[in-house]
Amino acid sequence: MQTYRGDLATLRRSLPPGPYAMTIGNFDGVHAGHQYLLSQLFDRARSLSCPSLLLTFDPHPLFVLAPDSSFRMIMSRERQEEVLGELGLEILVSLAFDKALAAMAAKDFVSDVLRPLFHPALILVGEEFRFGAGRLGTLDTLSHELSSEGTQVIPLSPFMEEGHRISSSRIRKAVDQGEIEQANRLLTRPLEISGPVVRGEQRGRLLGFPTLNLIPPDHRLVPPPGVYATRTRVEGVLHDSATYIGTKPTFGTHRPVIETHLPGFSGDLYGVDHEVFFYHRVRGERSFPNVDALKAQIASDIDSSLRYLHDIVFEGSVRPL
Ligand SMILES: Cc1cc2nc3c(=O)[nH]c(=O)nc-3n(C[C@H](O)[C@H](O)[C@H](O)COP(=O)(O)O)c2cc1C
Ligand SMILES: Nc1ncnc2c1ncn2[C@@H]1O[C@H](COP(=O)(O)OP(=O)(O)O)[C@@H](O)[C@H]1O
Repeated sequence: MQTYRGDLATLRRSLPPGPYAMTIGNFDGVHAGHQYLLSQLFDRARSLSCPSLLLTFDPHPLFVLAPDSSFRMIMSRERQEEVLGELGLEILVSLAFDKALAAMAAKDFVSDVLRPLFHPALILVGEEFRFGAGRLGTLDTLSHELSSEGTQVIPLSPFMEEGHRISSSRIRKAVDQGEIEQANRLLTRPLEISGPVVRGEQRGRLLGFPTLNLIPPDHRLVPPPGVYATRTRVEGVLHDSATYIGTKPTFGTHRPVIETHLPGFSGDLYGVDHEVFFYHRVRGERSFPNVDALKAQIASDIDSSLRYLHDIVFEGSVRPL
């Protein structure tokens, strides 16, 4: 996959002129619905002998249009790019999104951006697709403005699961409710959060359960406080693990952390990158009256997590990793 990123001027210089078979959107999570749309796009791109292209925006338009909202991304940009490449997308275009682009009328977006930059042979988007200032542009706008180019504008009806549309907001809601299995099923892969191991208060090893501490990335969707059955990749090895998310109320107020214990592992991992894959919520966060009570609970949490991971069944298309 080739990635082109930047503002309009940069893309005008760098992106080969097309024509392309394209889609447009944020594709946060690259969930089952996105994957269905992409597979349709790839089929059509092949029959038109055009490269498949996804036009996406960075940052996510909501960060520009509603900067005060508590909107959180399901997936990091880096991981999104990897997954899109693995699925077979040929060209990813990440257009810098700013207030000027947000204010562009739908018609102008077609005539100044879509037509000259991509010469689209085909645009495939969900039937509810809206674009341009005030979200006033529709599929009809696309068809009308691009009719002279002979562009095929194709609406796709939403991909359903259990009678409901699969959507990024449905996945966010499932995660917020601790329904990790449901989120993973819609994503077709485990929810993941990664980052470097940072130093904590060095208390974990005294408790007998050292933990890899991860600072939650800004604007990222994080499951609610509690304990989770997870798998953790560190230095290329995947470990079954137990992860605590919270503010450690037993020890006073702390800023939220994501802490993972790898049973049976020993070694120094400060500064090393690690990826935590979430499978199941074991329990909620609690404050314990003393350290012994917390230790007993952590031992039982680790047991529950390992048992869950051992019994995990291959469900639908959720890869157990
Ligand atoms: C599986 C697991 C469950 C935990 N559950 C709780 C909890 O419910 N309440 C709490 O205050 N701390 C909980 N902890 C966090 C410990 O308080 C934390 O690991 C310890 O304070 C070490 O902190 P440090 O990494 O800064 O040294 C849990 C830790 C683990 C590994
Ligand atoms: N089994 C293990 N699981 C997690 N971390 C471990 C393990 N064994 C050793 N470590 C190391 O111990 C560190 C955590 O120890 P801990 O006392 O909890 O310190 P901190 O408060 O800095 O997290 C980790 O960052 C890692 O380098």
